[in-house]
Amino acid sequence: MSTKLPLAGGAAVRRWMWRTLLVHRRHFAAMMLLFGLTTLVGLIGPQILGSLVDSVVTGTTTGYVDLLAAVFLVVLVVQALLARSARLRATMLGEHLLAESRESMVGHALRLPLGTVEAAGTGDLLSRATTDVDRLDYTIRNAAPEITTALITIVLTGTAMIITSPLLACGMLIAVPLMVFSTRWYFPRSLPNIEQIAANWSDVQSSTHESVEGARAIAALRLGARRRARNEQVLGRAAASEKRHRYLLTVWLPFLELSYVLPIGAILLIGGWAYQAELVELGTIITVVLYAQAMSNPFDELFMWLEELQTGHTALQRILGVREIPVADDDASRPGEEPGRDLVIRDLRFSYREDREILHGVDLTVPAGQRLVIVGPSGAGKSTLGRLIAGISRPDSGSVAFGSTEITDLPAARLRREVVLLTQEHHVFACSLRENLALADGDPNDDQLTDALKAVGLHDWVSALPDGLDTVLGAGGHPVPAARAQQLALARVLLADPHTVVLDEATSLLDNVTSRELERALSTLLAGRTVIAIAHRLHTARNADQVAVMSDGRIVELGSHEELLAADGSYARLYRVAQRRV
Ligand SMILES: Nc1ncnc2c1ncn2[C@@H]1O[C@H](COP(=O)(O)OP(=O)(O)OP(=O)(O)O)[C@@H](O)[C@H]1O
Repeated sequence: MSTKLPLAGGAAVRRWMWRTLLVHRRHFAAMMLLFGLTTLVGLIGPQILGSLVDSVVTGTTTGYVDLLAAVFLVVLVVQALLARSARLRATMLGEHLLAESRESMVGHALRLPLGTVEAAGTGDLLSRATTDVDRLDYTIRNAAPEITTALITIVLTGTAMIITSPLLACGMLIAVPLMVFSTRWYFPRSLPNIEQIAANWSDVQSSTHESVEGARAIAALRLGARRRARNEQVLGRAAASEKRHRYLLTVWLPFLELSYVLPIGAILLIGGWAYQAELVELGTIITVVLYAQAMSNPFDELFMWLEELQTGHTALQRILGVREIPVADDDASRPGEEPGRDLVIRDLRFSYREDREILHGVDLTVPAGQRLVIVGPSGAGKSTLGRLIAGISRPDSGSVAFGSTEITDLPAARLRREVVLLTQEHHVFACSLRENLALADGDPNDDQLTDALKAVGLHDWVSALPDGLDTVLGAGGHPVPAARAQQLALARVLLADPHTVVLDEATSLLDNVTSRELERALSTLLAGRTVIAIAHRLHTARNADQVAVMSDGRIVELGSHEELLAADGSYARLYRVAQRRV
């Protein structure tokens, strides 16, 4: 099972570029026109300087020299104004495209199956949404205008050179083999390496992100040295691919440098001979040499931006790759059968990694409105089963269905209305209490919010908040202790109003008394809904309709609390141990 997020293929990248070009064709055309004009105006300078030298050699008046100098100045001002407005357009277009690609990627990423994101590691997704979008932004904003400017400059300068003196222009030909052969050597080697660099830096980001997220666990278990070793390993890989990139550049760049200088020498040699043979004027040689020199800059720009395009291309492949991951169909309005409400699990098998199956064929039926408690030793697969019931992970084989409707066939918006998983990990978003609760579907009014908060025992806590429902919580706001966050999450579930709730140790952070109180309140509030409760505390199992005992990825006992006690199996043993502890 590949856990990496995919890369888009070359065809998908080309399709994106064409579509973007078509949609923004007017902006592109205006931007290119302005860059073209800037370049054209820039070519007038060398012509003026060439005529100045010729007229000084053949003799002229000061008035004529002053006139040429004034025209030269005007040309410079016009060129600067055109360049400014071309850059402004390029920046505006770049920002537009950047916003579009970032929004569409984040929109898609938020709809990705959680299992896919977890398997790939959030670092990869983060690096695509930040580093790669920034890289693409840089390329879009600069590469198209710079490459266009460079190409127009090269074509026009070359034409001007040929018109000025076809004989001297022949000196440029010496650059062709150097450029062609070195570039054909460089690009096929550097593109795969640039893809590798992006993947390696994404691993660095993932590893750093994990270390920061798990800082407490690392400190508690004294895993610092191991984490450092892991970080050094991924950094080492990133450094090695960067080194290879530098090496490739050190081979390619000297050939390019040579290809800019050699033509000037060639033109001077041909020019020296042609001047003696009275085939060209001195001014003509100077104009052509100035043109040749003026060409080295755009050639340099062209190659550097072609090189940069590879980075942009890789970034685009990574960004578009996220969009290629199928997301659950979100169209809640799609006509279809209402799913049944009985939970039916048949021969369910699941593994996180190919070589290690976690669930080995689970069969279970929970009629609508019943309460099932799942108990069992740590690592038995209880949470994994809970994730599959909530549609977060997809079965390898077998089925999880409401009635006859497979959970994985339900559109995402619909699935959220059918079943909600509540775990012990809760996130309090940095926004008001009202907004934190409104994250559940719908737009609950204040009375509904207050009822939900009362139901989970948060009424007193909320009354003491400085701004009531408008108090800003989370990072930078009012602190929310872990147990309160757990109660808030329960309130969200009540507001989301699903018919099936999976509680994975959802009250584990509360003390015994509060937990019992909350569980009593919840059993009234959740009455009529199907509740699958994964529990460590066995007292919760006493009031359940069914208790499932899991061991090593299988359900080994199933029945009511009394039936299982009477059977005197592993549940009875666990229960007796728990009773002795109380
Ligand atoms: N994201 C994951 N990637 C790989 N293996 C995992 C992942 N999550 C759980 N596992 C493995 O799957 C097995 C079952 O884990 P699971 O969390 O489902 O058990 P559990 O019965 O809920 O345990 P606990 O009571 O400790 O939470 C364990 O061996 C665990 O190491």
